[in-house]
Amino acid sequence: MTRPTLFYHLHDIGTEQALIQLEGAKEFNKLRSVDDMSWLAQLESNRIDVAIIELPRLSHEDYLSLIESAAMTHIEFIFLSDGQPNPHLDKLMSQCAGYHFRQPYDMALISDTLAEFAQYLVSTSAHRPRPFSSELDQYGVLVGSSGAMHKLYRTIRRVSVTDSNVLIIGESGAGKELVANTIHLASPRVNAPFIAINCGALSPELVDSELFGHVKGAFTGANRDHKGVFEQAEGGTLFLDEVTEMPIEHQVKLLRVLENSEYRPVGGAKVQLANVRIVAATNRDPIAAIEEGLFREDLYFRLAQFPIRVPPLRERGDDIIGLARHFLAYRNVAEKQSKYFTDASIQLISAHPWCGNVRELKHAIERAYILADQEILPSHLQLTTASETNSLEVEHVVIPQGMRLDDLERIAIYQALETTQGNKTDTAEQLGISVKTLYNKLSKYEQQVESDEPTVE
Ligand SMILES: Nc1ncnc2c1ncn2[C@@H]1O[C@H](COP(=O)(O)OP(=O)(O)OP(=O)(O)O)[C@@H](O)[C@H]1O
Repeated sequence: MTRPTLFYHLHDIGTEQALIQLEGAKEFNKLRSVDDMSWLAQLESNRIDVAIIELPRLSHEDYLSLIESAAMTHIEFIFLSDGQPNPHLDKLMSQCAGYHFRQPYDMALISDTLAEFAQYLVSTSAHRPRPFSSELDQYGVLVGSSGAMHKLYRTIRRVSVTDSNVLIIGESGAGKELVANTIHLASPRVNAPFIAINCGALSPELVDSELFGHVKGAFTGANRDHKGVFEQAEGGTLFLDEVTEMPIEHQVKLLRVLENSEYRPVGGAKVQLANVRIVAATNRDPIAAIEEGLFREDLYFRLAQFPIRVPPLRERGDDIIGLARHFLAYRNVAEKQSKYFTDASIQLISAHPWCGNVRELKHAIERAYILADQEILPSHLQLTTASETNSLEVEHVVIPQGMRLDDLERIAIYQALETTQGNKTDTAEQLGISVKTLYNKLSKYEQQVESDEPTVE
């Protein structure tokens, strides 16, 4: 059981002595503010549970910084003042920012307040980690501390320094694109572009142009030169996602460029040389796809110089809960909230099969976050297995008050993805939209969520 931390920023030495010796302060580790850094910056950069701040005055700037700070969402504040009217402090108090004691301080009351905080913090810390911090290890853009993930990190480290083509194999939503991204980040090509294309979403008429580019006037509508993905990724990494979904008659185009590194833009006279590292991914068993006639064997051998298997989420043990808390923590910090899972929700998350892997988990947390006020209950997670959802008869849908149309659309898409176990063609069909529209919407949502997450420089 960890001891909570009490931070104090006080001006009067006598008050400081009296406060730290209070009975109610005994349960805390104590951290005194230092002079050469703003107290707010110190609060934000340490793991603080309770802060006692003595404010002879609170300026408008202090007030704005404090109200905007992530510290407001998870630190219990006790403000001490000399009692002179301070409209900014009054404003803070009206937003339930904490307790405000005026001089002469009632030390017995402050002691009781601290004791109450300590009791709450100690009793909850054992089973409820802080809702605004993640405890998982990270390598590149991948997050996870399980043995399976550490093994994956070691493999990525080994392969990233080479120039071998890599084929990433793993279930839908397991993180193949993040693996590809991490390979690029850990490779000597890191300062050149990482370009990702989804081979399943290439329009048949434009495959050549999307891969190799075209020159102005090459076909009707080609009003100017267009760079294909091989040229865009020059010097860097080209990620061919869902490579087995590319129509087999088009796969030969990839094979040719992989064989001799040469390609020619549509309508162009000049052959160009590609200097790109190819990382491809599939959520099919590639050998089975070859046997079914969906994947060219010669292309497989070219791509799979180094195959990497991404473990499904169910093989990652405690990372399931760790990732749920990780996603929640990032949302909490971004939204300045401190929503948390109840014990029943944690049990439900542990027991769920997560066939849609990390994507399904991330979406479930996202949805629950939108639906919950403070406590995330099992009902907010809306976890149903695919068979249950298929047989569900929806009599009426209850839409929480104040929900935005954007959020409703997002929930509908996530839910459809779950029922189809991540199959985007089936999902698009179920929703009555094109596969391309679905890809665009998903990439928009993922960018929105990921902009709140850490990136690796
Ligand atoms: N280890 C991880 N840490 C953090 N986020 C992850 C991890 N793995 C996956 N995700 C998140 O899950 C979602 C799906 O990941 P990603 O697109 O990489 O999966 P995928 O295997 O490429 O899926 P698909 O086969 O459907 O293309 C993304 O939002 C990604 O950020």
